[in-house]
Amino acid sequence: MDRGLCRLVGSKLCVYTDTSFSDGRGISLFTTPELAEHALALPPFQNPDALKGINKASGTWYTQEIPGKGMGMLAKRDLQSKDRITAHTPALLAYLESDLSTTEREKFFKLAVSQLPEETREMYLGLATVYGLPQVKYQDVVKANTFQLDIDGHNHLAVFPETSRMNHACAPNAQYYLDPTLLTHFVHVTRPVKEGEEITISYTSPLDPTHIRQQRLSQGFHFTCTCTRCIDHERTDTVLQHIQAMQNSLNDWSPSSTGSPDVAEELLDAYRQEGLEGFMDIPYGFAALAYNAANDEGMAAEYAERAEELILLKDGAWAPNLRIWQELLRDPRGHWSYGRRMG
Ligand SMILES: C[S@@+](CC[C@H](N)C(=O)[O-])C[C@H]1O[C@@H](n2cnc3c(N)ncnc32)[C@H](O)[C@@H]1O
Repeated sequence: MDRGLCRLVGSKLCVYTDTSFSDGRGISLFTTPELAEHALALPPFQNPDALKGINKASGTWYTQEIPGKGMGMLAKRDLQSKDRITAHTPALLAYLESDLSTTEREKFFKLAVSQLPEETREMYLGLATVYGLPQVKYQDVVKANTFQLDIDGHNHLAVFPETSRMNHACAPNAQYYLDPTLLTHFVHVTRPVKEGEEITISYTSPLDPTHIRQQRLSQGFHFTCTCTRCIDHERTDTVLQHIQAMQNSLNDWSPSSTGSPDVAEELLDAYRQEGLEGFMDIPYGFAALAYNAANDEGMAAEYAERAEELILLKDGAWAPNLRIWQELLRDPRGHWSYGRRMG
């Protein structure tokens, strides 16, 4: 970290740039001195091997103009579920504040980006914007491409230039998570993808009703989604209501509950038919419990394993809900759900 590049912002926030970070990719942080110190103590700054395999070309994708969507990311070859697509650190990490004026914030974002190595800076400046106004270009890139990354319990806006080329779909074929210890954004495919097919993630919950998804995409990213789930919104919303009803029934542990392995299998089918493979930790979990409640510990373990696998792709290895399925897998018969619906 080149302390010579530190500039004080008021009394609270600083711009820090490390041009040698990750073999010269570089990284800029706009944050408090304390949080910058915390980030500096993380493995990517301390151990040269921590980012092994990260920020490397995976050979799985290329970018291309997609009609009506700007640039997009496409599969370079056929991909299997769980294949890794990208793993990258951010070019810019900025403390999520609302105290600065737009003009002040722009000045510091510009400083942070201009201090990056040329290749990384050019990638940042080539990214999509929402408003297209040159006077707020640096914030505009953040607006169109931001993810949130936690540093010591504080939300930071993070721009990952390569990953930013992934467009949104309400039935995405990829899922992402952020690793706050490695400061890395990981993306994996969640169903088979054909060579030349677009790789997509969801910018909003695909389980929300269509008008809510549309509202979030339009307010957050200024586009109208034209995927089949949005076009066919009446059918989609009816399926979503049915999904909710099945989940309510599986979640009901009273003696009159209609939850059963059959309902769980129907729920799994509904997720698959909607193209929601990347969100199936929920129905896999319900299926694990429903089978265990029917004394079928074999099927319960199979679904608990699938729930675990998907949580790893969707939330990462530290996700608190991983423990729920690990607990069931350790001892299905000793689990609270075992035999619970056997009367
Ligand atoms: C993170 S960028 C994705 C890559 C972008 N298309 C590009 O050219 O770099 C987000 C922007 O892409 C566009 N976009 C993403 N998904 C879209 C979709 N499903 N339909 C239309 N535009 C989309 C919107 O303009 C959005 O603000």
